[in-house]
Amino acid sequence: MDARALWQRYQNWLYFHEGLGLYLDVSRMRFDDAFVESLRPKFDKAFADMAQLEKGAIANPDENRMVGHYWLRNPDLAPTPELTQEIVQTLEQIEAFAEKVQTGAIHPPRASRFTDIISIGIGGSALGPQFVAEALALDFPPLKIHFIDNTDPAGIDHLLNHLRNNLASTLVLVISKSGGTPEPRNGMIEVKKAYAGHNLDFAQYAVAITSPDSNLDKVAKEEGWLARFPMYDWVGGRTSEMSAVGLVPAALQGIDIRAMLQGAKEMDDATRVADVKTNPAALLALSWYFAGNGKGEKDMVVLPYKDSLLLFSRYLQQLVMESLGKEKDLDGNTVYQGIAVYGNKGSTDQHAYVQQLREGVPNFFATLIEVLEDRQGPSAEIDPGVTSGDYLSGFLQGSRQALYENQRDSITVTIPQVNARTVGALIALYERAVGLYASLVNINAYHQPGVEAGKKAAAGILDLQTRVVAVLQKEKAALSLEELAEKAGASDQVEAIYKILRHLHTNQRGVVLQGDFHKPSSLTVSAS
Ligand SMILES: O=P(O)(O)OC[C@H]1O[C@H](O)[C@H](O)[C@@H](O)[C@@H]1O
Repeated sequence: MDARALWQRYQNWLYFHEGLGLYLDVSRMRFDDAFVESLRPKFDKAFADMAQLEKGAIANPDENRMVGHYWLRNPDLAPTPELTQEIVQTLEQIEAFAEKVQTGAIHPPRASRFTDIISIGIGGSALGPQFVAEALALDFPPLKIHFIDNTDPAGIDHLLNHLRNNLASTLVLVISKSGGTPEPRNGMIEVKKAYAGHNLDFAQYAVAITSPDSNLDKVAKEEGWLARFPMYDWVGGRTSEMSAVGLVPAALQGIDIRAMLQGAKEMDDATRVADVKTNPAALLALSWYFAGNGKGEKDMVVLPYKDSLLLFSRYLQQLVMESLGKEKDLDGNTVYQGIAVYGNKGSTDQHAYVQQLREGVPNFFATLIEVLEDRQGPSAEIDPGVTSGDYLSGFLQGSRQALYENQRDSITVTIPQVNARTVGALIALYERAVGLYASLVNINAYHQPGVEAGKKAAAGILDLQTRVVAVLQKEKAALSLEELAEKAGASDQVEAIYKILRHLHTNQRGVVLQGDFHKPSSLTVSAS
């Protein structure tokens, strides 16, 4: 297509949201009108499915749950007055709490203000708060946030050492919808011990964000934690940024949560329109379907040209891959659906993997995120008449063009500025696109059955460890791995036992391995 025809195609397909100043350009996805027409029946169904979901239908059949994240930014849409009231009240409680913490009305026992936050959570209970903190945190926030999003002891130590002198003024948010996920539970126990080590009463620093009556909620209640905020069963972890999960940490950091909700609401209104060409989420879903043949054959590479949006791709990774990555469709057919997402930021990645994008295996489509405002205030000139921001903008256009010339498709999302309203809008845009795409390919976007397999297997390993250690402690003589496995009633799990022992041995946990480490089967083991 020549330049003139492309310019025409750009204009034909350009979506612009006036209120948000947001543009979506899908002109560099090479679908034609016949393709769009062929998807019309699927889209009609997707729009109808979405309308039902918003009305409170059981959109997550496996878990028999409603899917209501859209109600969080427009509580009047909630299917019952009770739910509406609950959403409104929780929001008010969050704002009141954040204000009291920031003004010092709520303060730690030994300091006049809280200065820092440790946010403990994983998956949907971490990625939204992390993305939003990176995108929107003030240069000098009222409280500075830090995250524990794993059960890595060294990672926990690193953070606690860093905060050692500030622990007495550090608020702890424990975020877990289920209230039973091992990683945040471990993080909480470790942090609690650290507080005890500094003679600090953890309960006076701790806040729980979890489902009412979860294990975490019970602990928080019994121990009299500072505050508890509810998570609802009709909000999935990966769509929970606009619930207490995202709003509590954001409000504490001085982020305008009403503006974030407003931006999401405006985008929800725009993406409710039952017409592909004028609905930006539908345009995204259409483009994804085109790129990957409705089977996820191409990966989504997300490149925001703005440092503060660095974590958007990581946030989208969970939203898209946990929602769409499914073995079965809604009729029980094996379909192996999904779209792989990765990315970092431009122009940084131009000096890393963009080489492959331009010339290598064509197994992706790019999403470029453009921010029109370079910075607040004037820019210095780097070259005569040229600023750093001009370079960034030029690099974005350059990448888009170079990719297109080599038959690599791209989408460009443009926002005027990174602010609470546009970040809320971006989140809502992708939430809806995922929902629509899920309908197009007929899968349940709101469950995650595959995650359970790994969790169960891990629990089995920990159970095996307990059995093996119990056997070792009773034994006087050193045992071979085979002998130990047999005595532990796990003859078919020698490899797992070997790995457990090697880990315990390295960490001096009362287990000694001896022999030739090149030949694991020659090793003997005893309790030390
Ligand atoms: O918030 P939680 O209940 O602790 O869950 C945290 C995360 O863990 C799970 O394994 C799920 O796959 C995620 O969707 C979820 O966001």
